[in-house]
Amino acid sequence: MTVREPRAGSPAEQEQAYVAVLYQRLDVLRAEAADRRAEAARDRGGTAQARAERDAAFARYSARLARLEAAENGLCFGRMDLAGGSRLYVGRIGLPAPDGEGDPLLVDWRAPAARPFYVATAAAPQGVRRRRHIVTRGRRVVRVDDEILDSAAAPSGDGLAGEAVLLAALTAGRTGRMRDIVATLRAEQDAIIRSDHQGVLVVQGGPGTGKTVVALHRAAYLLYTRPRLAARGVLVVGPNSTFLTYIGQVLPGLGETGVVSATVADLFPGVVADRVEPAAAAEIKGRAVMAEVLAAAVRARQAPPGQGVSIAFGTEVLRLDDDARERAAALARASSLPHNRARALFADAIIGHLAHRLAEETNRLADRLEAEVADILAEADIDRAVREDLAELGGAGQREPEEIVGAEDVRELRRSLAADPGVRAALDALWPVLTPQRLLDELFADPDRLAGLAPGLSAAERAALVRRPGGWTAADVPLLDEAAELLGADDRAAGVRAARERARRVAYAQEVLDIDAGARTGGDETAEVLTAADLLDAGSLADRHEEAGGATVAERAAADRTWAFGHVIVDEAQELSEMAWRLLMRRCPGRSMTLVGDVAQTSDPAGTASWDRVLRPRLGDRWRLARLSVNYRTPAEIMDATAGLLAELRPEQAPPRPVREAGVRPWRLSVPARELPALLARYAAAEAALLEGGRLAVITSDGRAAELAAAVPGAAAGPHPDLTAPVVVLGVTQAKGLEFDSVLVADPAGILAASPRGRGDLYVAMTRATQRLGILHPGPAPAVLAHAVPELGRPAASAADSRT
Ligand SMILES: Nc1ncnc2c1ncn2[C@@H]1O[C@H](COP(=O)(O)OP(=O)(O)OP(=O)(O)O)[C@@H](O)[C@H]1O
Repeated sequence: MTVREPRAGSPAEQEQAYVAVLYQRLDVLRAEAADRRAEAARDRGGTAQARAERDAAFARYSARLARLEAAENGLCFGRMDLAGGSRLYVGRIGLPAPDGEGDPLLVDWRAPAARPFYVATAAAPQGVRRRRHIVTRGRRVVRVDDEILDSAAAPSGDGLAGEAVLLAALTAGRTGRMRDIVATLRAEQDAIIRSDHQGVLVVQGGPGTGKTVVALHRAAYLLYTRPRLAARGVLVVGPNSTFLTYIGQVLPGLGETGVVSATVADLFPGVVADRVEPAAAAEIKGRAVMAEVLAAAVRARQAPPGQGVSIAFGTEVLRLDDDARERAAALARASSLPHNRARALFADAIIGHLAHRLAEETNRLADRLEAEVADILAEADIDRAVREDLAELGGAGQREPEEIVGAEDVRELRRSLAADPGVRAALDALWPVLTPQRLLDELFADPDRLAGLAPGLSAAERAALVRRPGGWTAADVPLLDEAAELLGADDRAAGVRAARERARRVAYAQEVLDIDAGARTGGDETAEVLTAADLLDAGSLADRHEEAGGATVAERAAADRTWAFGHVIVDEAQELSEMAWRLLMRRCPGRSMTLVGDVAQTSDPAGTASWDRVLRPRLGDRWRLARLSVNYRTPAEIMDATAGLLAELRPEQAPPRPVREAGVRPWRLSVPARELPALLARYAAAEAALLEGGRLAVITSDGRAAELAAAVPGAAAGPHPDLTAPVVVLGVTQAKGLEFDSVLVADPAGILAASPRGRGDLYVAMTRATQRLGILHPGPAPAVLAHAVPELGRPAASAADSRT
């Protein structure tokens, strides 16, 4: 695309000169950061401390460079002319003056000084006389847009209204990737982003009100203003992987990398939740009662009656009575340690009991022997000297029974018992070391066990949970996490894992050294070139990487189930089940969270229709609710078409106010059921042709997505669809949080029927469009659409007929 030169002497041309200075400064800073990073890479530092400092410097300059690179597009987007006569330029990052003194060349959008750019109004100008939006393409200024906030200031600019930059952003063709909005943030959004609330902040807003984009900008703001947060990282939780791909560019684009993006299903390291299960089973697994079921399942594995009554010890068989078993279990439970860690207490108590029992028996035996010997001696006339010898060996009346098997003997007995395979097997049966996976597999595979442990569920509900082991579903992940908490770490397993992990790191380090040596010597082993391999062996390289925190915060956090994040952002938070909430609260013990969602869009049967219901039990009233009320995505015509649906869903909720009209009315068309695929292909082609490079989505029920995708030639589809493709076919669950220039909803009745929350799903599907919406319904229209959306005149009419 060619870029028109601004008019000579125009405000755009004046700004071009300043913007060029900013880019020069950016280039200088980048070159400096690159030099320092290269210097750190070259430095071979001798002591461990020097190496650690070198690695830290390398990481610091890499991060700085990434930040400076990310600022390339739209480096500067605003200017404020202040009442005192000074000016402040606002941009994606701050650029200090070259001498380090005086006013900065550019103020970071997150700095307090930049705030008036977003919130100043004519009524409350906050010391700003003029706000100038500077629109750039590449490094060229293509337009400026002025708003005069102080009537004393002379009008200026190229005549565009103050909202023009926002409207241009809103109507621009979609790309399949979410963009940042630093240049056009609105005051109500800015207030949420900069909220100084330290605890849980809930952002409720209808479709398209900017909840997602605001949450992401809040993450960037918090990382900027609370540098310590970066050390713990920020977790962004989204509803599915398609959504995470869609938003994946926003934070890196703002120069922020200390962020882990994940679905709840990704949050149990080592488990890939790709098993599919009926929605009914997932809903049951999401209920809070499952925490009780799991606690009962763990308890049932602790010294169950009937286990370990007879314990093989060498050639003997020891009997363990119920009382001793119960006492040991009570002692272990009273510690409140998780199951696997409490096992040591239980085992110790059992072994102690057995050792004492053995000692007592030995002593009793010795007593008996002694008595028998005494009787014999009394009866027989044995020589006095023999009697004295016997007495020395422990004769009658000389010692207490304990002295025969003394304290040291008991200790030795305990050691023998603890090492004995028979005793160990009995302890394993009595109090097994359990993994979360084993606990769940054994629970769900056994209807009788389930019946005993989940009396609160109906027989039908329990039957829905029964399944064979083999893979995990998304709804299993919070249960695995809950089980992991109840069980505690199994140190032995952790030790094996750590050893395996170190072996992996060493193997990798060896590969690095081999490649390095090969690269430097060109494969010539005799070449006189010093390589890293000459200085380090693979083991120390692996350790050094670990020591220096070679992994980023995000990598370490993602690999550690028990990582406590500094802040957690949850998008589409209304979809989370009770069990998922429990998992997330554990990930954020500091309870610094931003939760965004819309309780009218809930589609997951395990999700919630009330923030209060979810949060009060966990936080009391220690959470704050903020609302977003303006719809930036969906034009007025489409919002009108969804009014009936919203009224049925949430009668008390006012629809978000659209900022614009698209000039195109949504349409619907009744089609014969059998012809839906063919007609859909035809209408999709017609819509795509109208978009001139924009994006079209066909949205249908999850169950029909594959079938209808096959009918639309060239459409992206499947579990990880390419959202940048011109046409994509999605199940409604996948479409959550996304947006497209045009949307075709196929088979709305199917969406309504597929789930108890079908109306919420249809509302989601219809509100994904930024410009155009068409609906193809087999047979008559669902009642909620019949009057709300006008029907196209002719079944095979061109989509272009829908223009008003
Ligand atoms: N201030 C703004 N400037 C420019 N674009 C904006 C602004 N606010 C929101 N938008 C745009 O509006 C669209 C909707 O935003 P977003 O997806 O964050 O809404 P949402 O509330 O999460 O929607 P939903 O709940 O329907 O998924 C996005 O394209 C976003 O970039």
